[in-house]
Amino acid sequence: MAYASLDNLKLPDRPLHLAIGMFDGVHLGHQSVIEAAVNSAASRGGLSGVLTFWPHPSRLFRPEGEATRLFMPLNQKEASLVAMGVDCVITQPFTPEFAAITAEDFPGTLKQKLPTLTAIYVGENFRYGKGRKGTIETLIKTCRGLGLHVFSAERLRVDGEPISSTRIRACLEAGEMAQANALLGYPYTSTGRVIPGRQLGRTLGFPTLNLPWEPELRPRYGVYAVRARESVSEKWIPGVANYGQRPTVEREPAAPLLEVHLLEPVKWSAGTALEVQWMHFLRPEMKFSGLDELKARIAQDRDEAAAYFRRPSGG
Ligand SMILES: Cc1cc2nc3c(=O)[nH]c(=O)nc-3n(C[C@H](O)[C@H](O)[C@H](O)COP(=O)(O)O)c2cc1C
Ligand SMILES: Nc1ncnc2c1ncn2[C@@H]1O[C@H](COP(=O)(O)OP(=O)(O)OP(=O)(O)O)[C@@H](O)[C@H]1O
Repeated sequence: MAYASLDNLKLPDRPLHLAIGMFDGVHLGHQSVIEAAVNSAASRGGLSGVLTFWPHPSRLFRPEGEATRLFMPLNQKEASLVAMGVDCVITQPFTPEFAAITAEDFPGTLKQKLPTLTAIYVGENFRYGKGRKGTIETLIKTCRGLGLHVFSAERLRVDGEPISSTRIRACLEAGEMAQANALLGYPYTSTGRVIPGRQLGRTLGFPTLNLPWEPELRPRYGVYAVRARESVSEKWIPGVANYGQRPTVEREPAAPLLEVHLLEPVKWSAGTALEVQWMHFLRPEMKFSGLDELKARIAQDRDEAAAYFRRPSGG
């Protein structure tokens, strides 16, 4: 179940185990918080929930252009949470009124809007309330008075540094896809419906499935080894994809597209619901002086992607 706000909710009458946070990307650290809520709810006959927000709080406080850009679209975040076994996902609009709730009042406000609330799940670095004044210590203290349990997950690290959405954003912008995937705990994924291309790829000898992909924060434009599947089926097909604005063939800066050339024949076409996992960065997108040069380079990209998938750890 997905709900668009904390107001006027009608949840099943079972004790609610609620994880709270932005959860952009649902990375390994987020997963440990959410799994704790899901597992406790399951073992105690309760209901698991996630309270998340939209847009990012920094949209309210930072000047236009300097707000945090999210790399996971909201519908994808909701779908990932449901796939993890979360019973209800509440996406609270992050309005000035909501931001004005003080740390002192926040747990009480939650308990009032969610009368079945029994336990709150966060990470040890959780901050909340007006001015982000609330800490895990203040949360535990206030919740004790309200009869609410607080579970605080230890901060997970990779290579000695904490995992965070901020760290993953930096990897995506730099094209460090293998590292982004290690922090996420799963491959960075694009989903959507294939749109018709200009059929130029076919003339080039490299037909592509074109997926519009415009998250607030975009991965580095370039060529990647990817794998794709029709969302309904299970089998992953290896491929090579360009993400960017195609400066060789577009005169004006175009909307970014993920163009996937699969290494095995498929019958998919415009309208197909596609899921694409980004595995490995091969090179930046470039402006070639002509189609022959582009074609030769795509052939090289295809061979490099095929070699990637032949490696014992590839695919
Ligand atoms: C593996 C691969 C690499 C590509 N690299 C570039 C590139 O570096 N620069 C560029 O302008 N276009 C690049 N393209 C995009 C092609 O220009 C585009 O796929 C072609 O124009 C076909 O467009 P269509 O799908 O509209 O027919 C690449 C495409 C693929 C499949
Ligand atoms: N590495 C981690 N280990 C365990 N819990 C975490 C980790 N990172 C975040 N959390 C917890 O997950 C919830 C959501 O956190 P949030 O989305 O603000 O995290 P973040 O990844 O640090 O994001 P950002 O880098 O944008 O600040 C919070 O309760 C937070 O404490």
